Amino acid sequence: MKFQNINTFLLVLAIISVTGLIFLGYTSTSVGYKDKRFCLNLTKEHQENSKLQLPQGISYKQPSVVGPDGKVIATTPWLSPIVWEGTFDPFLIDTIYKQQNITIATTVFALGKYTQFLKDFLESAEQNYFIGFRVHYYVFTDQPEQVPEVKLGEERQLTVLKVPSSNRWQEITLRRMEKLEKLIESRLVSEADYIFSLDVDTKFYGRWGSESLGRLVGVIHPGYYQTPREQFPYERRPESQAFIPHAEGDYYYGGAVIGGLVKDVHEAAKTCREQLDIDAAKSIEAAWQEESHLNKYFLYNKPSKVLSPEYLWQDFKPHTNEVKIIRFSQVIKNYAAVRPNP
Ligand SMILES: CC(=O)N[C@H]1[C@@H](OP(=O)(O)OP(=O)(O)OC[C@H]2O[C@@H](n3ccc(=O)[nH]c3=O)[C@H](O)[C@@H]2O)O[C@H](CO)[C@H](O)[C@@H]1O
Ligand SMILES: [Mn+2]
Repeated sequence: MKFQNINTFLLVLAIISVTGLIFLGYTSTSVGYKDKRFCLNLTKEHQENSKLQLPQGISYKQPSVVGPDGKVIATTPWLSPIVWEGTFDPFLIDTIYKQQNITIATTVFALGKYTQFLKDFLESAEQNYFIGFRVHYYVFTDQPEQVPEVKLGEERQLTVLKVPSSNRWQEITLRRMEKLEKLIESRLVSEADYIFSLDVDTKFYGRWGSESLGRLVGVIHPGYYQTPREQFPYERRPESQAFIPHAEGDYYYGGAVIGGLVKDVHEAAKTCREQLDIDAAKSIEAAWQEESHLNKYFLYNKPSKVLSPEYLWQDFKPHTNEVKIIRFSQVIKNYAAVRPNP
């Protein structure tokens, strides 16, 4: 009887313990599950907002820009959009971005004879570039008196910033990174949300709007979108900080366009400037100056949005089937006549 009582007691105790353990197990797994979901949410958000970094030396297939069927490809293999006509609704996307009340800073450099390109650049931008948005142009020049009077639309303004002249075009173009870095630090952190830095020897021929906005934005150079990457004009000397081995590369990005959130463009410009400085200290100048360093940066820090060659064409280049609309294009220039040196 006594034993029986003890047995019953032990049995009840055992049942209570097992139930308790099951309950604990259940609650802890459910807590664990919730935690995991929480982590999952965090990770997703984190991924969307954070850098898309790739370690060096990873091998993978070169992504295509145009498929074997001749159709354009609208995503990168790391799932960033490649912006082509037909992949977005201009009205819808502008309406969404207009809610955000954003300012788009746009830097452009016009030194020496390149001031002659400002008029067409600005006038065509006023017809096509971020129409209906707050745009602030920052014109860097060595001759402020040469900046033309262009009638700007509502909520659009222009600031002229004087910089020293240079007698080497290579120096002018590569120094843009440092100027961009410093302008962001001194002003743009508080004056803008997004920034684009654009070549001035260009014209807008079609809409360039909020579809181009993203955390970090690059443009596919019109001259190389069907070129095997081993033939890209990347910097190939290992001594340069811009060096990219033949087996690596996604796209050949044009130096004429760099854009994105102020913070992310700052990081890109600062890194390129630092790499340019290291090269300069060793008396090395990359094959295509800051464009080479930008290509290296974009290879290991993937853009979150890639603009198709619609956003960077060349006037002398014949139209092709895949490019349905030319939005921004390099004008034909007589290099010997406009550059300070060969
Ligand atoms: C289409 C494209 O991707 N172009 C790139 C390409 O050649 P580009 O032939 O387009 O270079 P470029 O002569 O247009 O120079 C780039 C920019 O620097 C400025 N500038 C240049 C010279 C001068 O005397 N005054 C002046 O203001 C101006 O803003 C010009 O748009 O390679 C350059 C670096 O080598 C830049 O990366 C360019 O962006
Ligand atoms: Mn140019």
